[in-house]
Amino acid sequence: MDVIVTPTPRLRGDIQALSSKNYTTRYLLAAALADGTSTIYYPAHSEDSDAMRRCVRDLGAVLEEDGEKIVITGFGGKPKDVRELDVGNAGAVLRFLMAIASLCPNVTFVNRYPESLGKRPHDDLIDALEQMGVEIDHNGGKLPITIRGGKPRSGRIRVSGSVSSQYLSALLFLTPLLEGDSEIEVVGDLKSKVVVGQTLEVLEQAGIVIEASEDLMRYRVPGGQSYAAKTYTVQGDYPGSAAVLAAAAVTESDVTIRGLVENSKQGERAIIDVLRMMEVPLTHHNAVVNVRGNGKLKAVEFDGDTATDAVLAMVAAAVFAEGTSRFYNVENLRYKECDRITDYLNELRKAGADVEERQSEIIVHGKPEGVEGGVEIDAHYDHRVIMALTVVGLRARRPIVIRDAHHVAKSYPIYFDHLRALGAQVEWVKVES
Ligand SMILES: O=C(O)C1=C[C@@H](OP(=O)(O)O)[C@@H](O)[C@H](O)C1
Ligand SMILES: C=C(OP(=O)(O)O)C(=O)O
Repeated sequence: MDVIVTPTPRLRGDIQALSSKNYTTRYLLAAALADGTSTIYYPAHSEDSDAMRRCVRDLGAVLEEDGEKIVITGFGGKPKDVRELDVGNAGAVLRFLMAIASLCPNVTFVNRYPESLGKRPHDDLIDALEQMGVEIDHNGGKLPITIRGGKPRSGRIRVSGSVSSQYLSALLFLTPLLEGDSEIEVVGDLKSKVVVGQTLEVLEQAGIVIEASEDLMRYRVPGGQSYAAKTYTVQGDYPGSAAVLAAAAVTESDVTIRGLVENSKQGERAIIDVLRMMEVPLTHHNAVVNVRGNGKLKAVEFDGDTATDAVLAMVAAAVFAEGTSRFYNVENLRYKECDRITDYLNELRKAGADVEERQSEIIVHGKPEGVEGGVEIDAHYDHRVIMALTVVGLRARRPIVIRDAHHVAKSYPIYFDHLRALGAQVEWVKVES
């Protein structure tokens, strides 16, 4: 399905933030790894969170769901001997479950998105699991991947974090279940470090004890632990909301989003600070954000690694700012659903934006006068590209068509419903090919 985004000068209204994808995947996993029954209130509904639901069920968890909660009876440290898992296009779900699959004798992760997840690298996690005695068949570090585990060894594990934090998070979920103690050392750099804070928070809530160094580069994980069955409540999602907030920032608006707690460990809460730096009028109290955009924005300089999944939305806002913005330390955007530097900037240029790329930077020469639009955009299988290009389309001179916009459902299936509720002219159309 495609979406036509028609320029919309004004947005008004009040929406509830969707539930956090990253907390939902983590709580589902922690609940599945527990002996006993856990409850998760307000879990996210999206392709990625559904992928985690499907896989933990395949691994032996029992899930019952109603409109507000999931009740999960876990399989403890003993997943079922499953032969195949399908994670869809979900990177975090794949990496976390590659680690857990090493408790099983023989599991193959299939390659359902060869043009997206199928191109993403997993070598650093493969290397770490091999240090633990797990045998792995893979296609040059990529899917399909077969894990032949059983009894992974504890002890000293070195893992690189220079491509993704998800490899480290995966090991942090696995190692407490091993017989002996583990010491994990992160070598090289650790990208998206803030997300590891979310992993540690969830593990602590699940009763798992881990000693982490202050810089998050070293961990002591006692073995023989078990995950406790708990009740969890999922907070609102900053990465998805960042796109809606950017849309409000580039239009004349009075937009309220509820359910975004101020003290969240999601790095993408920085969207609030970045929009403030851009002089967008907004308030944030008691988990309610209100943006009263006047269409005027100032350029910013920002370390994008602190808010990885909100950078594309920030860049979309910067397209209309006065001056030149720079988003630095963002190289790992290249290893996401698409190359979120080269591919994304190509689509922005098509729409009329003036952008430049470096290996680890995005530079935006703002155009307060707006961009031309009137083009077809390729989604590159990437929900965040779709959301960000929609923001640009709202302030273009002519409508844009986003091809294959249904991939927005990876994290935010109701994105266009939310925008429509705020008055945006966005419309689904059937593909003619
Ligand atoms: O751990 C997680 O749930 C995630 C970590 C981040 O990935 P990287 O660590 O690869 O940057 C983030 O971009 C992704 O959406 C979710
Ligand atoms: C990169 C993302 O997710 P993942 O790595 O889990 O596929 C994302 O949600 O933007």
